[in-house]
Amino acid sequence: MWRSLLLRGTTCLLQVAAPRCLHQRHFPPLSCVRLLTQRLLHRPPKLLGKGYFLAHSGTRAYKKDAKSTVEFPTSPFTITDIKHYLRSKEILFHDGYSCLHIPSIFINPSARRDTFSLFIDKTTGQFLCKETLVEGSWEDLQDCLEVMQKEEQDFLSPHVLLGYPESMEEQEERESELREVQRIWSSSVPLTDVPEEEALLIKTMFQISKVSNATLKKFGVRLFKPTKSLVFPWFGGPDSSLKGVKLLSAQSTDNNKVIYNEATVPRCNSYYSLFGLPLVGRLDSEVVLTGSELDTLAVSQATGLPSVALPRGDSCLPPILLPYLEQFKRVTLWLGADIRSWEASKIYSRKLGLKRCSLVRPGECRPCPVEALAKGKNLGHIIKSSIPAAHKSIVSFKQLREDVYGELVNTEQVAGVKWARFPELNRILKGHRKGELTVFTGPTGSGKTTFISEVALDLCMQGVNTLWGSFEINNVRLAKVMLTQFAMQRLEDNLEQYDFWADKFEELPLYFMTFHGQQNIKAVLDTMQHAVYLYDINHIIIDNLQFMMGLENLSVDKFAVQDHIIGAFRKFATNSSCHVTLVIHPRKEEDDRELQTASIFGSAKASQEADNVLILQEKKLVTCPGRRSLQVTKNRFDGDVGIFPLDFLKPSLTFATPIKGKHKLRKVASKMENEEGEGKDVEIKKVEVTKEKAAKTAKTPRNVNNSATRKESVQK
Ligand SMILES: Nc1ncnc2c1ncn2[C@@H]1O[C@H](COP(=O)(O)OP(=O)(O)OP(=O)(O)O)[C@@H](O)[C@H]1O
Repeated sequence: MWRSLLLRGTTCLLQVAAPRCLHQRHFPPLSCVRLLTQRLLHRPPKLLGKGYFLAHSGTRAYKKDAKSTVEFPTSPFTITDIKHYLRSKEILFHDGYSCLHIPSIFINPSARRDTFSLFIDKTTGQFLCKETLVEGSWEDLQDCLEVMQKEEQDFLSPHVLLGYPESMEEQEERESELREVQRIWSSSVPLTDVPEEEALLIKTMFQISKVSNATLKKFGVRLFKPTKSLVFPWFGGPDSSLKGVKLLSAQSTDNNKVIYNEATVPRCNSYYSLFGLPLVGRLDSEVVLTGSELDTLAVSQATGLPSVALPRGDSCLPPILLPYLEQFKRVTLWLGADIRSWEASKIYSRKLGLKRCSLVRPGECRPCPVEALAKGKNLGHIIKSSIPAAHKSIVSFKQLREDVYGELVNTEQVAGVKWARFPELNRILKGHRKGELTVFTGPTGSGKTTFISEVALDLCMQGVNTLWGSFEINNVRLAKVMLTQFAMQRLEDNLEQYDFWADKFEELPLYFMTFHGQQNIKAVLDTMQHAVYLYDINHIIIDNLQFMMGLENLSVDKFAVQDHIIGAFRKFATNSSCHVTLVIHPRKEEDDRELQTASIFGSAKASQEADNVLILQEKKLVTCPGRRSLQVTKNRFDGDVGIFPLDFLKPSLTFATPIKGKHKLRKVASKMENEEGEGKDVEIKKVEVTKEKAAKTAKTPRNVNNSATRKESVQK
């Protein structure tokens, strides 16, 4: 059911940056495949709304067409439909773990090296020919098959598709990236060629002293001397050419821990390397999937087992990599040593097919592979004792025992990701956890979108894969707010900095649904499900429920409809291990009354289903915007509730907790400039210092001195 649901929502997502079609760099964008096939077939495009075409084809025009609103496809398909279609065309297929395998239609049958080299993702219908690297949607594939049949051909040459070049800009970008890859690769040296003393230092720095030169050589690890970074190559494609590089640097901290930093060329959202893959034999049936290149070195050396590393560790498993893992009957996931990697391995095993997966549970005696090697542990034994991912619906405490222990010893990690900008939220909620439902409300126009945007951005900047469903304001406006919050300044006044911040912003794992206004809940849920599958989304924000439902126009029982939808989101959050934040307007309250949990529009269902209830409180003032506070009225995790004040910084659209004591009413003297010696004129006034004023003061040290002088003089 999970799969059939996913098959539907393919077209309603935008990423903040256009994910580039990596595999088919030498081929046209998929829209061109469709154009070609449609042209050949002389028939009008099916299913194509304006935006659908772009989004469906996967990628390239997003940057320029960020505003495109994409309609939900009208004819969703299931895996049964795909199989039925293939049978109707008399195409043989092999039913794999995550994909169906068919003979590639892009290779002359007489030249096929592998009989079943075209993979169709069972969940999305997306296809990839591993030999030619042509990829596309299920519809693209259908079109190609129709063309072949109509023209009575055995295969389609991928070169025919080359008639549709990339844009100049894309071509230049691709070429400059490739030059950069080559430059880094050629100016780095094999780590094994580095003089022994220097190599030892490097190995110590990266904590890989036990990794042998033979292993480093086998995997082609190099050293980029200018930054003392290790260089891991990405070889791919039919010619196993160098497609990219990952640079890893290491820095030791005071407490003897090592912090690793990595950078990739091309950038991470199009870096699809499975490090170690070229060393896997065609007949290998077992693999250990790790979260880092160093871990793969360790596993390979210690066990001799085939091992590959995911390009972005435990943050995502892009489905485009699944065809490369189809050959394995057994996949052991050993992604790291913390709760986050453990949770990720459980989620990935669903994509890979539960039955063939087993998971290494993190624990004291099971650190990450490279650490296990350094500590002289038996890695083979750890892998053998991994636990099957497929679990029964009924379990005993014996099976839960280790999970419970894990939660007890890792309380900080279990509490979730901490906010960097909202320490008070950490204090009350402890963190942001997967699988929870947060309901957020606040008076109309009080800043709900602005606040929740920053809260979500904060998490996204820490690697929480985020999907926005903004039904009220369009994505361009929302992205503008977020970019301003990201840059923490008014970019309108600093346009020369736009590209700098936009480039950094593009790197965030941030996606937007292209819905706007009233939407069918099923379409929204399908899209969410699809996004979770494609991008391993951990946090979805629905802003806001009333707009999504189009409540104004509802003639039936609004409350019943809302309850049904809230129930569906609750179920989704739990089943998909994805945090859902629902913005819900309050019912109409008297202006001067504070909101409460019961003020949330609708029945009590919202607050009952929610794990967390957050209220943006606004204290109404007649002359200026009222002061805002954030109140947590429900916290299912540990029950702590509370309220804290928020200061709004208009230029950066950010909120901050005021520095302690700053909000207290303070006595200052007026006419301070000439107060000395004129004590009789001194008049005592109450002044509330705003954050903006405080910020200005902080910027001009002279003022600070002045205020100090003032204080002194008042005290005198
Ligand atoms: N604390 C604040 N003080 C003053 N202005 C604010 C504050 N927070 C947000 N704003 C501004 O108020 C406007 C409305 O903000 P926003 O759209 O976030 O409110 P909202 O509560 O989501 O609105 P709605 O009820 O229509 O959904 C924006 O221009 C925003 O910059």
